[in-house]
Amino acid sequence: MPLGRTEGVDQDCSVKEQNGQQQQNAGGGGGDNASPCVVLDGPIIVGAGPSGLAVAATLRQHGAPFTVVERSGGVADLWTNRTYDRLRLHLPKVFCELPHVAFPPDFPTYPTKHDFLRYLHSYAARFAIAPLLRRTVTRAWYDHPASLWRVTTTTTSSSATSVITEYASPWLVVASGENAEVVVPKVKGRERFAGEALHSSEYRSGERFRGMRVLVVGCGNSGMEMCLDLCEHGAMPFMSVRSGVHVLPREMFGASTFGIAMKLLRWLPIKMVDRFLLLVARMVLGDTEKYGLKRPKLGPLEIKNITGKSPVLDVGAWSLIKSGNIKIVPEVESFSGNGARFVDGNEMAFDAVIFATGYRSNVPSWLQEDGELFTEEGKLRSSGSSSEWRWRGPNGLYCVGFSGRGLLGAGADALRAAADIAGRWQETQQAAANISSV
Ligand SMILES: Cc1cc2nc3c(=O)[nH]c(=O)nc-3n(C[C@H](O)[C@H](O)[C@H](O)COP(=O)(O)OP(=O)(O)OC[C@H]3O[C@@H](n4cnc5c(N)ncnc54)[C@H](O)[C@@H]3O)c2cc1C
Ligand SMILES: NC(=O)C1=CN([C@@H]2O[C@H](COP(=O)(O)OP(=O)(O)OC[C@H]3O[C@@H](n4cnc5c(N)ncnc54)[C@H](OP(=O)(O)O)[C@@H]3O)[C@@H](O)[C@H]2O)C=CC1
Ligand SMILES: O=C(O)C(=O)Cc1c[nH]c2ccccc12
Repeated sequence: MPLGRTEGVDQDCSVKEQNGQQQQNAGGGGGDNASPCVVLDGPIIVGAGPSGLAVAATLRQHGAPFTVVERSGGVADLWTNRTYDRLRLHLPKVFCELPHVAFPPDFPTYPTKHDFLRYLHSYAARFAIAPLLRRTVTRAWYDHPASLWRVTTTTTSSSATSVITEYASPWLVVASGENAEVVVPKVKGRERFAGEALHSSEYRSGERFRGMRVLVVGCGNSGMEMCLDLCEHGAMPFMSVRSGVHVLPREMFGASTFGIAMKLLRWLPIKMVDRFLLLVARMVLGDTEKYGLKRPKLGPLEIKNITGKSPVLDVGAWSLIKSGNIKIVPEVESFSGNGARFVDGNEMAFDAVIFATGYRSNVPSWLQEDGELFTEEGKLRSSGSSSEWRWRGPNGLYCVGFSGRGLLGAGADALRAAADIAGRWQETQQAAANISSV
C-alpha cells in the first residue's frame, strides 16, 4: 500500500521538514497574529470520525498527503464517548462498512459499538492515519488572494493553556459530523427540576436508574432504545412524544428492512417503497397510532431524505410500549422541582429526565463559506435533486458525512471527495515538477 507523505507539525506547531521538503510559512493573515501558520501540502480534514477516516484512507490509497484535526483525544469520539453501552449498528454490517475494508467475517450481522470501534481503530492503523488530536477547529475561511483555506485550531494542553495554530491548505474537508453538538430544548422551568437531567449522549446504562421513574424526552432511535434499556434494568420509563415517528421492524420476512428497502428502490419510486414498508410494518407491529405514536404524513424514506429524520428501527421497545411497560406521555409544557407538566395539563413526578432530543452539526460556528454548501443550521444545502448528493463546494471545499445517509453515505462521499482532491493534488505535483525541470 503506498503510504504517500504525511504532513507533520512539531509539538510547538512549528513547521517540520518532511521528505526533504520544507513547508513554507504563509504568515498569519486574517488569523491570530501570534499563532504559527503551517502550510499543508495536502487537504486539511476536520474530524476523525468514520467520515474523516474514510476520506483519509482513500487519499492514502491515491498516494496523496493529508492532515486530520480532531477536537477529542482519539478517533471516533461519538462512538467512543457519546454513546450508550448496549448500542449496536441498526443497519446490517454490509451497509456500514467504510471504503476498502470489509468487517471481519466473525462480526455479527448487527455489530456492537465495541465491534465497530475495534474496526475503526484497526482501519486508522491500517492506513496510518494519525490525527492531530485535541485541536478544535474554531474558524475556517477562504483566502482568495492566496487561494488557500485558512483554518484556526485551538488546543487545550494538559496544563490547560490554549494554543492557537493556523493551518493553510488549498483543500478543506468538512467531516465534523451531523451529530457534533447535543440539542437540549429550552423548556420552561428546566432549571427548577431537582432530579438528575442528562442528554442521551451522556447515558450509558439503565443500571443506576433501577426503581426510578424516568422521563425520556424524544422518541427517535435513542429515546426508544433508552426506554428499552431502562425497562431491562428495572426502571419505569415514560417517553414524551411531540410530533410523530415512523416505527419499522428492524427485519421483515427474515431480512433487514433497510436491505429490502434498498433493493426495492432500484425498481420502484420512493413513495411506493414507503407504502410497502408501512403496510408490512402495520402487519408486523399493528397500529402504532393506537398507542400514542402518530405516524408522520410523509413516508419513512421520504421524510429521511427530505428532513433527515430517521425512522425508528425497532429492536424491542415497541412490544414494551404495547405491554404498557414503556408509557407514552405528551410533549412537556414545563418542569417543576419534582416532575413535569404536559401540554394536556397533566402533571407527573419523575426522579430523572433524559433528553433524547438529538444532535446538530457545528459547522456554522466555524466555517465561513457564504452558504454555498451549508444552511444556517449547518445542514447540507439541498442540490435540488434528491438523487444527486452534494459533496463539493467552491474553492476546494468538500463535505463528507452530511447527506443524512449514515455510514453508507459517508463512505460514498469520501470516495468522491478523495478522488477529486487526489486528482488536483497530482496536478499541482506535476506543475511543480515541470517548473523545477525548466
Ligand atoms: C447513537 C447513534 C447511532 C448511530 N448508528 C448508526 C448506524 O447504525 N448506521 C449508520 O449508518 N449510521 C449511524 N449513525 C449515524 C452516524 O452519524 C454515523 O454512524 C457516523 O458516526 C457519522 O460519522 P462522521 O464521521 O460523519 O461523524 P462523527 O462520528 O460525529 O465524527 C465527527 C468527528 O469530528 C469531530 N469534530 C466535530 N467538530 C469538530 C471541530 N470543530 N474541530 C475538530 N474536530 C471536530 C468530532 O469530535 C468527531 O470525532 C448513528 C448516530 C448516532 C448518534
Ligand atoms: N442503533 C442505532 O444505530 C441508533 C442510531 N441512532 C441514530 O442517531 C441519530 C440521532 O438519533 P436520536 O438521538 O434519536 O435523535 P433524533 O433527532 O432522531 O430524535 C430526536 C427526538 O427528540 C424529539 N425532540 C426534539 N426536540 C424536542 C422538544 N423540544 N420537545 C420534545 N421533543 C423533542 C424529536 O421529536 P420531533 O420529531 O417532534 O422533533 C425526536 O423524537 C439518528 O440518525 C438515529 O437513527 C440513534 C440511536 C441508535
Ligand atoms: O442511523 C441513521 O439514522 C442513519 O443515518 C442510517 C440510515 C441511513 N438511511 C436510513 C434510512 C432508514 C433508516 C436508517 C437510515
